[in-house]
Amino acid sequence: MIYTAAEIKQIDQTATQNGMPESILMERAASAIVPKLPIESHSTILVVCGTGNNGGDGWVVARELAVKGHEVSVWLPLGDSKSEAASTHAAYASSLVRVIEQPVATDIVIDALFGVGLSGPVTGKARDVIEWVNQQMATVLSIDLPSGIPSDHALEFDGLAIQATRTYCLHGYKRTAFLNRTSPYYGQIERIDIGLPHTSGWSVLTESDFNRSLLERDRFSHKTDYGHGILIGGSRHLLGAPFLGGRAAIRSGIGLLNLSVPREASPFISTLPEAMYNQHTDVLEQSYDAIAIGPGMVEGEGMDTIWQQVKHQSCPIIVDAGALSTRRFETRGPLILTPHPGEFSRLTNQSVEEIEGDRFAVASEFAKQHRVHLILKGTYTLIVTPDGKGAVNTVEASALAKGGSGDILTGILLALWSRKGELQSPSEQAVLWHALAAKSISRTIHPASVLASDVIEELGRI
Ligand SMILES: NC(=O)C1=CN([C@@H]2O[C@H](COP(=O)(O)OP(=O)(O)OC[C@H]3O[C@@H](n4cnc5c(N)ncnc54)[C@H](O)[C@@H]3O)[C@@H](O)[C@H]2O)[C@H](O)CC1
Ligand SMILES: [K+]
Repeated sequence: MIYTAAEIKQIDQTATQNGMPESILMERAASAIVPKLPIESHSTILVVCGTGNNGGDGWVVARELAVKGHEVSVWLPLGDSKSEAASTHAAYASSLVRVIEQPVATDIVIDALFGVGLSGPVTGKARDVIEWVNQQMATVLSIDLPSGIPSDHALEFDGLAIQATRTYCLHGYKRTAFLNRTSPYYGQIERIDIGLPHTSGWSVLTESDFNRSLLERDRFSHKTDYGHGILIGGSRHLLGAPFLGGRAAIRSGIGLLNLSVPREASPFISTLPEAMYNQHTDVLEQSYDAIAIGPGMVEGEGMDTIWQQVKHQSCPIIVDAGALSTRRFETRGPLILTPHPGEFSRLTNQSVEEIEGDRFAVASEFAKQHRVHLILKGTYTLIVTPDGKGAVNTVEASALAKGGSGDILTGILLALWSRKGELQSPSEQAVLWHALAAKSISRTIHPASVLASDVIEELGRI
């Protein structure tokens, strides 16, 4: 459940038009947030309210805390509320709390300065307010967004925002919670339901979304029930990648695996005797349930000839690493592309900064335009379907920041896409499995020391 600022405003407006006033939404937000606040009975609290509806949420939170007996001060550094709903709440709440002119140091700061109404970098006095809050030793709890953080993208973000300890995201998460440049400001994130309908095209994947039945085997099943895939990879000087991908595919339960490797890879074949082998020059059979192409490959070395055969297959085709090219978008079956930001930059002609600053929009547009499944890798990998909708993986695993990780993901994808459409969201499951295995092995081996092969061995242990 991830929303843009425009979507939130639309949902809000529809609710208001249908008889659910903003003032009630603020009540709902506050009554859901207050019980979750990590506040001790003796904590001193400062609520910093802006002039919009985010400030209105702040006023109701301040009121509720005061009613519970906490010592609450409200600071209005930008002046009185401009919104009607917020002003109504401010009028009553100000009779219960202390409204102060000069900020004071407290144990807790509640940040209700800006929410989704912020446009562009913060201007004026609010800059000093944000700097003041960031100098405090207090626990900083932000409502909806850490003030100063834009909702949708980080393209114009100048680095000035409140550094929250925790952020309570109203209705849904905002995209910037999952961008490298802005996510650290959020601290821990928590979604707060305020009773509005959910219409988001983006979901958030956590550990609980992993389908553990992937690891089960039916007692009467046969190898053909789990799919037959081929992984085409390797080049004269990059010979390890297809073996990593192939081993990962087998560890991910594929029934039968062919590995197509260059002649120079022959000495390594004995390291993975479970696979069947082809050479790149062999004619491709028609009987695969899925094909993966690219790990360790380079342009030239027969790539075009191989692709001519691959593209006529009607099964799902996973294109990774060296095979990623705008010249290879035409396929008969589903096409799954797995670029990291550098590779995606080449596919889109956009800079890595433009991609990383606005991942959701760039990825969604691209998937729709080319009708592809896109896996845009990163700390928060995006998994996008050809309709432009998608999911973000939030299982973080720094051990994956290492050569070979992409090859493993391609192998897992091959295994799951080989299961003949039997699995829901094979790409999402593959990304989750990959991250969970890396996270799991990082508990016994330091992430810096984890080998790609260790992640593969962990696939069956999570
Ligand atoms: N559906 C929901 O989720 C609900 C969310 N609510 C809360 O309302 C805010 C959004 O409120 P809004 O009034 O639209 O805007 P803000 O409070 O975020 O701030 C607007 C305020 O900021 C000024 N401003 C804009 N850009 C800048 C800038 N670059 N520099 C300085 N100042 C700027 C602008 O002039 C306005 O005065 C949402 O986040 C939730 O917290 C509601 O409670 C209802 C339901
Ligand atoms: K805020």
